Amino acid sequence: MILVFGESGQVATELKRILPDAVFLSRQEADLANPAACAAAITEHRPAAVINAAAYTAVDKAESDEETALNVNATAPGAMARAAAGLGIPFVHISTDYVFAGTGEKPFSPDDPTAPLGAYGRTKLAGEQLVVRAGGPFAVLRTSWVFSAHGGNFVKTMLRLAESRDSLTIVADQIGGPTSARAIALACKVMAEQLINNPEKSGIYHFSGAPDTSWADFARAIFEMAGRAVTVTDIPTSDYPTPAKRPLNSRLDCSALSAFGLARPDWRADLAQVLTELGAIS
Ligand SMILES: NC(=O)C1=CN([C@@H]2O[C@H](COP(=O)(O)OP(=O)(O)OC[C@H]3O[C@@H](n4cnc5c(N)ncnc54)[C@H](OP(=O)(O)O)[C@@H]3O)[C@@H](O)[C@H]2O)C=CC1
Ligand SMILES: Cc1cn([C@H]2C[C@H](O)[C@@H](COP(=O)(O)OP(=O)(O)O[C@H]3O[C@@H](C)C(=O)[C@@H](O)[C@H]3O)O2)c(=O)[nH]c1=O
Ligand SMILES: [Mg+2]
Repeated sequence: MILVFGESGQVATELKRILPDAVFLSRQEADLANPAACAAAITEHRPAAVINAAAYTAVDKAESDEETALNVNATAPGAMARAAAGLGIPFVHISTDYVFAGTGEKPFSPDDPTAPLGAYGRTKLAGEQLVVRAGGPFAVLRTSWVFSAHGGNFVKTMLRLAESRDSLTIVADQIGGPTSARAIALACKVMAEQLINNPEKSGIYHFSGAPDTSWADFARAIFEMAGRAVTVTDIPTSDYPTPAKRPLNSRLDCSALSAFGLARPDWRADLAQVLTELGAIS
């Protein structure tokens, strides 16, 4: 049995579809603000592997609430990973492109230097480090720009704005890979299953949708596929002030994932599937 932390999030919802026999712990059942309780849940359930799909993902809010974000994104995953290590079972943890400063234009490799620009990225990086140091079999899967038919994400924001707007200004100088929650869920499942017999595959891996694009071009693709007449104008990040600073270069070098037989998913195909699921295209 696989134990999953998170039940209602984008990735957790997709994990539910492909892991019908897994046990999913909601915030009510295991609150990551209480790290000891989360570690105890692992010891009690005695699963074959653990996937952590819960996190504090409100990037701007984290700037003024870093203590909560640190507990949820770092202290709890650390305690959970140590509990999993104690049982000798794999711990699969999801992290983010926001651990990088985003300088340059080269895709980041898993061992490139990290330097988060904001509180969310700092807490996610701290979580990665605690998972690595827990001493058991593990995978840290860094992904980016997650979208799905469930929960909050850029695709759903764009569709909502299309109801009331016929033009939008969207940042065009942040470049990254939109990644479907469905593809991430499948990658987590594959990694958890392979790590059970192949703990030597433990490590930090990158996984993002291809091809790399800008938020502005991603928005254009959404409106085009959904048949919405919204004009998108490119703007620089400096024209879209937010509490948290975001990396300009979010390109991730995902080549190491071939160790698990995984390759970058095509976000256009996944976007078509999500828009169909949302009833935005037929
Ligand atoms: N969203 C994105 O664009 C990206 C996400 N990631 C990472 O991917 C992973 C999955 O993200 P995603 O599915 O998008 O996240 P969502 O924001 O969709 O969901 C987050 C989940 O975490 C749960 N959660 C939050 N706080 C707590 C808590 N204190 N105790 C228990 N559960 C809690 C939420 O529960 P509830 O519904 O009860 O609030 C929710 O189920 C995360 O590790 C995230 O950092 C990485 C790159 C990009
Ligand atoms: C709504 C809107 C957004 N934007 C910009 C702001 C931002 O730079 C970009 C995307 O907006 P979001 O609010 O989705 O960005 P954000 O919440 O920062 O998304 C991030 O979430 C965390 C959890 C991650 O780990 C990252 O990989 C990334 O997906 O679009 C515009 O330029 N115009 C707009 O009208
Ligand atoms: Mg449950």
